[in-house]
Amino acid sequence: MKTQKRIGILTSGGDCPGLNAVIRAVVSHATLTYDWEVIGIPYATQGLLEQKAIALSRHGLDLRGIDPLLSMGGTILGSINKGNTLEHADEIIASYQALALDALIAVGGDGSLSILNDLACRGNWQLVAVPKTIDNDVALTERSIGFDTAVNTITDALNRLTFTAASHDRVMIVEVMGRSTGHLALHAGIAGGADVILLPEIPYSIQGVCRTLAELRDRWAHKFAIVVVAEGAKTTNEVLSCDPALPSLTPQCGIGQYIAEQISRYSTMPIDTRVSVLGHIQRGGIPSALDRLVATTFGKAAVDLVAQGQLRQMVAWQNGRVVAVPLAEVLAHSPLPVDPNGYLVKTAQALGIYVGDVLA
Ligand SMILES: Nc1ncnc2c1ncn2[C@@H]1O[C@H](COP(=O)(O)OP(=O)(O)O)[C@@H](O)[C@H]1O
Ligand SMILES: O=P(O)(O)OC[C@H]1O[C@](O)(COP(=O)(O)O)[C@@H](O)[C@@H]1O
Ligand SMILES: [Mg+2]
Repeated sequence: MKTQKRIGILTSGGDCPGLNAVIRAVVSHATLTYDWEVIGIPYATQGLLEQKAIALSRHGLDLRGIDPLLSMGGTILGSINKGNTLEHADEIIASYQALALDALIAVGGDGSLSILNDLACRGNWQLVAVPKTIDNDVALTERSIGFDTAVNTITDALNRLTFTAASHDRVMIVEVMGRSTGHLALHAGIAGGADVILLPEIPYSIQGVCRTLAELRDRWAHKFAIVVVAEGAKTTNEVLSCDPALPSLTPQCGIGQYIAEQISRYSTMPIDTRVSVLGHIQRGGIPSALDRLVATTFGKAAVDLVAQGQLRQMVAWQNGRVVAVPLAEVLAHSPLPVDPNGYLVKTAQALGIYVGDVLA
């Protein structure tokens, strides 16, 4: 039996490819299967605060029947990853009632979901979460929307850089995102054939990096190399990765530039380095087939959780299936680090890739 509901959907935190595919799935399933009304809240908690609502319909964005949402990057609802949410918590909590919501589906990463979970607990909202982030650092789910596309984007960049590196016998240092975790660097580094992968979870030494580069050259006549460095990578002696005294560094200290300076300083042979910072290119592009698939199944499952009246659950990908996990448990274990003794690290090491100084 159908029960009329009015549900909200918002996207929060850093954008990523696949967000629009979730919106499409939620609107389709909620309207076609359950006959509910779906409203989009623009700019996450900011839109809630301002009590903004956009009516969403299954074919609302179509042009002559062409549905752009499945393949469109970014989010049509807009997103924020900063703000003064805490100052306005009471007003935001009250907005849920004011907008006459029966449930809210929040697509976000660990930061946003933690903020929204607090608001939901205080306001007794029916909140269902969908994990998204190119960083893949949300716990209890093997996949978050956007990660696969970002890994593909980085891998493509590594392929391109490999041939120019080989042509000039250069060491290419490629700085990638990931905040405090190295999932992006590790996955793309392995897939893109990196020689060195530096992660926040496994401290590196510049001696280890230089030793690897020397061995490539001396043992294998491999005169070029690809070094992938996660933005949060750390050294073994736990000093800050970026040395602000170095003149060429920006105040934020690009870790890629820092590694290049360190290689020049400590390598026993002359090495020509170039640095590429992939930046927000990693968040752009059309979603991969896998991200569209995950987004679509997550959107459908989130609507079903609302129908079942489940409170504060997150949809998750586990063993090839979509399951529901308690949001509080997810947040207690997020951000999820790379396992330094996990199979991906061991695979990289087995192939001779330097991944930092892992303690046995
Ligand atoms: N809706 C929001 N309102 C205010 N601040 C936010 C919001 N979403 C995220 N943030 C903040 O932005 C920063 C980045 O959060 P992050 O972990 O990247 O979010 P997410 O993982 O959801 O993308 C954190 O400091 C977090 O508290
Ligand atoms: O958009 P901004 O503020 O530059 O954020 C950059 C950060 O967002 C990310 O791209 C994605 O992180 P979230 O998914 O947690 O938002 C990080 O990898 C990066 O450190
Ligand atoms: Mg995050």
